[in-house]
Amino acid sequence: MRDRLLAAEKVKAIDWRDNTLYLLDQRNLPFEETWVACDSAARVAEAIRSMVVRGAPAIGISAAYGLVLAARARFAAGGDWLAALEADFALLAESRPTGGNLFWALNRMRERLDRVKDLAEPLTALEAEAMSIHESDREANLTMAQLGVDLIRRHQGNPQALLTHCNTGALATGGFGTALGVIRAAWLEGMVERVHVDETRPWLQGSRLTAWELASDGIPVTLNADAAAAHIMKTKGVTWVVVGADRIAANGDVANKIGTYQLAVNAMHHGVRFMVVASSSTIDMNLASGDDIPIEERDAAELLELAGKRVGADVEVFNPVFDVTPADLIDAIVTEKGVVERPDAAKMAQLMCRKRLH
Ligand SMILES: CSC[C@@H](O)[C@@H](O)C(=O)COP(=O)(O)O
Repeated sequence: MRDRLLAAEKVKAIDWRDNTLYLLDQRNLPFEETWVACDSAARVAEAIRSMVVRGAPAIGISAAYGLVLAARARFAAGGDWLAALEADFALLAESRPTGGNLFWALNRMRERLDRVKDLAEPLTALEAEAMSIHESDREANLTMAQLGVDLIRRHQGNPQALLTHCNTGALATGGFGTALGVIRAAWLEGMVERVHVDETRPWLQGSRLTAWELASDGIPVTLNADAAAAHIMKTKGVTWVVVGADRIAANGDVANKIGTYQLAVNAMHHGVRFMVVASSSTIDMNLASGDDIPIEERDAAELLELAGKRVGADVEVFNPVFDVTPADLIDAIVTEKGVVERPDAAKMAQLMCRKRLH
């Protein structure tokens, strides 16, 4: 299946070339395909904050390249460049708070830096580390796609209707996608009749990005308002909800795009299975439970305005952009190290001791 998945890779959102990070500007999709060139850590941090690039894995990869840009600039400036680089680590780490891949990628860059900082030329090694983070995410996507398909096949006949939330495809990752990777692979295997896509208010990752990715692949897709999800589970024969994750705690609680938690509650009520697909770089074993995951709150304008036009009344706004789904509502967490069914702390600890399967 791997070769078929590789052949199906089309969209690319992150491009590192000529010492510059090029990011496909996701704020303008699906109508305009424009790229933002980042030549400094500050520009990368701003691109993450303003959602030029989004999706936990893509944010982590971008931050790693951002650190390469920072190291180049600090090294060239001379003096105590390692001390100066700490400001860039902090700037990138502050860009978005919830996704675990950002901190994981910066930690990997720091570990590599510690090993090479005394070399006459440490920059090549840092660039190689960022490229390896990028490539390993791509590989993890392929492995997870196969494992997710196997899981669906084990549990149910075909073809089937799936429901997804937010965007977890090529735009959100370094490769084929996490949850959307599983869905795209299941389609290639002839296992999908239709994919129901939540619009994903307020930023519309579902209607603008996921619907676009699925339609470009020729996959039958139906867009729905987030509030229609329970009704769809009840009436449209949905067998699996398949979503990604921004951070997974040590007990298997999952932070993902706001609205995921209510999908899981509804899935349990309707006997629909609930699958989370995320690489091990999203799992944060330092956080005992989902209560410890910081939840990003974004600007009130995201709710009060539509396409730049004011639509909401002048009231206080609460705009958390992620929520936490408790582990006991999750049927399976699919990672590149394997699948954890009915996750709990002991199973997550066992998973993290395993090697990657690719
Ligand atoms: C492979 S992407 C997984 C998650 O990052 C995704 O589901 C999500 O919630 C993205 O949120 P976003 O705010 O668009 O960055």
